[in-house]
Amino acid sequence: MWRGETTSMSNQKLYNVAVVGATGAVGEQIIKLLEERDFPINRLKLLSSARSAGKTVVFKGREITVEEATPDSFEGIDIALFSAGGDVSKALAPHAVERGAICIDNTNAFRMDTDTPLVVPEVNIEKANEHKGIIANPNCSTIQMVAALKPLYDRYGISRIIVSTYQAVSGAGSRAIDELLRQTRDVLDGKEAKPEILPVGSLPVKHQIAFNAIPQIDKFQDNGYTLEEMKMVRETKKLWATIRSK
Ligand SMILES: NC(=O)C1=CN([C@@H]2O[C@H](COP(=O)(O)OP(=O)(O)OC[C@H]3O[C@@H](n4cnc5c(N)ncnc54)[C@H](OP(=O)(O)O)[C@@H]3O)[C@@H](O)[C@H]2O)C=CC1
Ligand SMILES: N[C@@H](CC(=O)OP(=O)(O)O)C(=O)O
Repeated sequence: MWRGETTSMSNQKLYNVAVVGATGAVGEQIIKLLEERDFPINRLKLLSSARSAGKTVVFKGREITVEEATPDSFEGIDIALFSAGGDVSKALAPHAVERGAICIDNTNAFRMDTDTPLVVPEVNIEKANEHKGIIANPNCSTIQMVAALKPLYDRYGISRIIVSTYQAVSGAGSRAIDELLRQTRDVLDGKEAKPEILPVGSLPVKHQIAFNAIPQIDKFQDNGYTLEEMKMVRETKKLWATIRSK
């Protein structure tokens, strides 16, 4: 399945890897981890929107220029790591698959698709082998929760899960992190803290995050739960079904 043909001096396969959303809060961490873990990379392509194209990022001491992500960006790519939001994944991952890349998607674009395995390595890594080009990972809260629950489930079984999460501002992206910093400075300087991002970019009402906790992540759904809460419910059920059917 893997297309990595190039080999290193030690005969290890090397892969052409693309990071989509490379300039974001998640993308930055992905790049850091690829470096820290010495992932066997032949060529690393860093992709963003046109806004960040031309910026440079240092990887293993070498400057890499960020490029705008387009369908042709995935020509010759073996592994594409997506974290640029669901709309970007929906628009570009099919083009990457068409060009032979395996996409690891961090967004919610394909998580509930029946054709897309939803994988947390500590829980159901074997599901990854069933991919048709895209492997999704769950919402960040779901990942942490199921990783902790799996050994308990194996040993004791679980009949019900009651969940409360307390999530960092970073979950809302780099603009939200900047807003927290800006508001914190403003509050400490005795100025008004202007909220522009949280709880959800697309909603008109915004709340201050500095020195505050906002009891809402993402939009409320018709059933009264927020999308974040429903993601945890649905994704956990999908994952758990794979464990039960083992
Ligand atoms: N599964 C998980 O555990 C988690 C997944 N996520 C997912 O990752 C996504 C990114 O999160 P985060 O890094 O915090 O967000 P940020 O807002 O910090 O970063 C967004 C990134 O996406 C890029 N981007 C935006 N629009 C486009 C476009 N049209 N084409 C290509 N690239 C684009 C941005 O590039 P530019 O600099 O040009 O704007 C930037 O690199 C989230 O939307 C979410 O789907 C997030 C948290 C946890
Ligand atoms: N839970 C995160 C973000 C996240 O994980 O989003 P997604 O489900 O799109 O990966 C937040 O604080 O907003």
